[in-house]
Amino acid sequence: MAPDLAPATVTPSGFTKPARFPSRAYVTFLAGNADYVKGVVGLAKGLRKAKTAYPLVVAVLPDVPEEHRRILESQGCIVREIEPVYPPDNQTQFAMAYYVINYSKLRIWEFVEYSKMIYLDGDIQVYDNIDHLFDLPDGHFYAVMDCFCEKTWSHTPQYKIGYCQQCPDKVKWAAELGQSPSLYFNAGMFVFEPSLSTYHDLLKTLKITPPTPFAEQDFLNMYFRDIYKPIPLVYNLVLAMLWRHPENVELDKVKVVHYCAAGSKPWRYTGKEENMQREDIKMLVKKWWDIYNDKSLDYKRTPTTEAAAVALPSEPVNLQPFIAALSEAGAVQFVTAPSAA
Ligand SMILES: O=c1ccn([C@@H]2O[C@H](COP(=O)(O)OP(=O)(O)O[C@H]3O[C@H](CO)[C@H](O)[C@H](O)[C@H]3O)[C@@H](O)[C@H]2O)c(=O)[nH]1
Ligand SMILES: O[C@H]1[C@H](O)[C@@H](O)[C@H](O)[C@@H](O)[C@H]1O
Ligand SMILES: [Mn+2]
Repeated sequence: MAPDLAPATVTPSGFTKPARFPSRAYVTFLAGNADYVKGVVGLAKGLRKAKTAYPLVVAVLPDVPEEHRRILESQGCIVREIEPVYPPDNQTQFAMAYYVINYSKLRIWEFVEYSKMIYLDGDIQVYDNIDHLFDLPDGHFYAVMDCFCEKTWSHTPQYKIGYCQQCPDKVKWAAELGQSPSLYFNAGMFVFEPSLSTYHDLLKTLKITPPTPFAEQDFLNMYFRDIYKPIPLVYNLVLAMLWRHPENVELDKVKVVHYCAAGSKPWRYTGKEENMQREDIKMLVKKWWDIYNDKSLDYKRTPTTEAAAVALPSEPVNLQPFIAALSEAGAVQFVTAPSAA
């Protein structure tokens, strides 16, 4: 599939977009100096294995060490620093502490160099090409419906009565609890359109919105309620689906796996937590490691990317997938400059 092309412009963030730049990209989020960088490296390699035509942008908070940024660049990622976003007036105690940093994810709406992006958590792996999701009609917010059955949901009325949108007929929504809740997505994966007006409105709205346990996930669900369109769960398999709703899962068709269940992050996996000795979990953890350890999936500077680097020495973007797609389509030919040595 050929990437869409855009004319040369200077974006509001001062980033020069060359003519015929692909205006689509994947984006993930990285905070802190711990081991989530491994997740992002794994994701970059997984996307490469799935032969995506688009780059992976990593939105990093200032606390991500220089060394981790270099690792990501050496894996072909585009590293973009973002400022943290905090919930209003130190009300952080009302959100689950672990999730508070995720409000910073809202900054990705500012990446208007791209007309469409697919957000993926760092604890996600892509096992099959999903580039076709960029072709979904504009004007909607696409994501996969969440499951309410894990203990993380125990603060909600849904959990208390045993209601889950994955099997809405098993335990019916109780009328005395009011209107049944809107469809709710997991915010570890979504398709969206960066836009400065949306970005400013998101931040303005956040200022007057009290924080809630699932932080930006609750907020995004509220904000995009009217334009949310569910997509099949093969695009974000929340692992708990395997034991909560096995009848809804066809594991061999799954394209994107989200290692969000307690104890399932492959780079921290010990097998001790509940459900972590299941054969399907062990298989999925191994599958993640196989990609992470596969040296053939490391980013390589090919003659074409080398030529692009020579032609655009200060260009901070990864042009490789774009050039590859254009070369494949016969649209351009890059010739490696002879070595000066
Ligand atoms: O120390 C950290 C913690 C988180 N992250 C980034 O933040 C993402 C979200 O954290 P988790 O994946 O650990 O969280 P969960 O998948 O359990 O959380 C889910 O709920 C969250 C609510 O805030 C978010 O919406 C998140 O995207 C969604 O998948 C990570 O993937 C990673 O990209 C880091 O970089 N460093
Ligand atoms: O974002 C959260 C998180 O990923 C939890 O681990 C999961 O149990 C929830 O369903 C989800 O909403
Ligand atoms: Mn996650």
